[in-house]
Amino acid sequence: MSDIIDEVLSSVRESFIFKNREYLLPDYVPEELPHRENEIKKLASILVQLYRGERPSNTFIYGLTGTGKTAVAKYVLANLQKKIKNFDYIYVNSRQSDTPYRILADIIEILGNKVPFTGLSTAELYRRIVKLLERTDKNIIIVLDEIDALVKKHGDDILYKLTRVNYDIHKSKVSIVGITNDVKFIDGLDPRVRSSLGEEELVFPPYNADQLEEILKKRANMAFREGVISDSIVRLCAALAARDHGDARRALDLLRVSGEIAEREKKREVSHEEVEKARIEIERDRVYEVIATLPFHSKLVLLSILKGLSKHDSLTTGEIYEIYKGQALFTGSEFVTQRRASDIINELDMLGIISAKVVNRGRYGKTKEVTLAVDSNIVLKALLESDERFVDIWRR
Ligand SMILES: Nc1ncnc2c1ncn2[C@@H]1O[C@H](COP(=O)(O)OP(=O)(O)OP(=O)(O)O)[C@@H](O)[C@H]1O
Repeated sequence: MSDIIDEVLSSVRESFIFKNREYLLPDYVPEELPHRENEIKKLASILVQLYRGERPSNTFIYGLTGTGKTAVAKYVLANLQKKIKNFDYIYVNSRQSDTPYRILADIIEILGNKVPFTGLSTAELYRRIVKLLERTDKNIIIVLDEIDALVKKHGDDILYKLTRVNYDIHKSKVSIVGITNDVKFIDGLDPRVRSSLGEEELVFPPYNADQLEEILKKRANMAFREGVISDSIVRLCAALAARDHGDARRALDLLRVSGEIAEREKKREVSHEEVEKARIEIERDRVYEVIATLPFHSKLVLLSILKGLSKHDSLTTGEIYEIYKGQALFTGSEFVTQRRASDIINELDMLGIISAKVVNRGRYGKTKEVTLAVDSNIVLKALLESDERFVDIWRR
């Protein structure tokens, strides 16, 4: 057994591929952010009010995934802090630190105090924040990344409180930088929260293939050994990532996973073959993640589609609904209306998990023909592993 471990270890220890893989990980903040100069300038010119000891405007940053929103926010704050000492900032990823309690506790910590892990009311935490803010001369910037995840789970009460905290202290000191890739989310906010959070708004456009190529080249030079990655591989990864929308995270993931595959297979360079394998591996992970986090009834509709397709080449929405109702009755849960099931089918189509084509059936009118758009094994794995109720439903 230990031979296997030694072998795996040695492939990493004596890697022919990576010089420093960390430069390709998503949380690494590079020293340069090409093609984000305008965004850096805009955010820095909002936050530079800190130099005068004044509270900068609250700022909303939005744009599609992988457009550099987090990287720019961290870059600007870290670099400003090297030059201006009179402020503190706290970065909260709302998906990880996802309860209002945790966020308020983190803010208390940056203000120099500690609170127990649980046990206090959020009103008490808020009181403590106000007290600590009264005592400090510094301005505080709170970066709330993936702010939509927080609001979807807990409502916008915490945002309301945080945007109002300045009214409860003598001198305004708190600014919020909210980041989201869900543009629709902003429209759903309480208008008072929206107007105070969005005193300034920054929109990040996606990168194009040429821009991605330049970004990748810089990171690849730092991460890979010489001769491992050719220009054509960098171009391929950039082009693949630009196909959907210019997502730098996806481009970097492609490069990293291609390198990991080459390392596992003891190759000395990355070829098109590894990039293709990486693309499939990443897509598989994405599909798995999307399915595993669907709500229960969307999963049940998907399972019904999977069951139906084990007997037929395609299914109509009516057929899916009948199978779905049977499954729901079996689980003893209520079932959603046919209209809602239709919406779920459209959502699954938009997520790229199924394909629903409208067909005309003469006097029976129009219906949709549904087939799977991804590997059925991944769908089943994600359903069964994410909710054990599906194990019984599938066996039935
Ligand atoms: N201009 C750039 N130069 C170098 N690396 C970049 C650039 N833009 C983004 N990246 C890298 O791409 C990855 C994703 O960027 P980032 O996390 O900032 O995107 P985001 O817009 O916040 O995405 P999401 O909305 O999904 O959180 C990170 O590894 C980041 O370092």
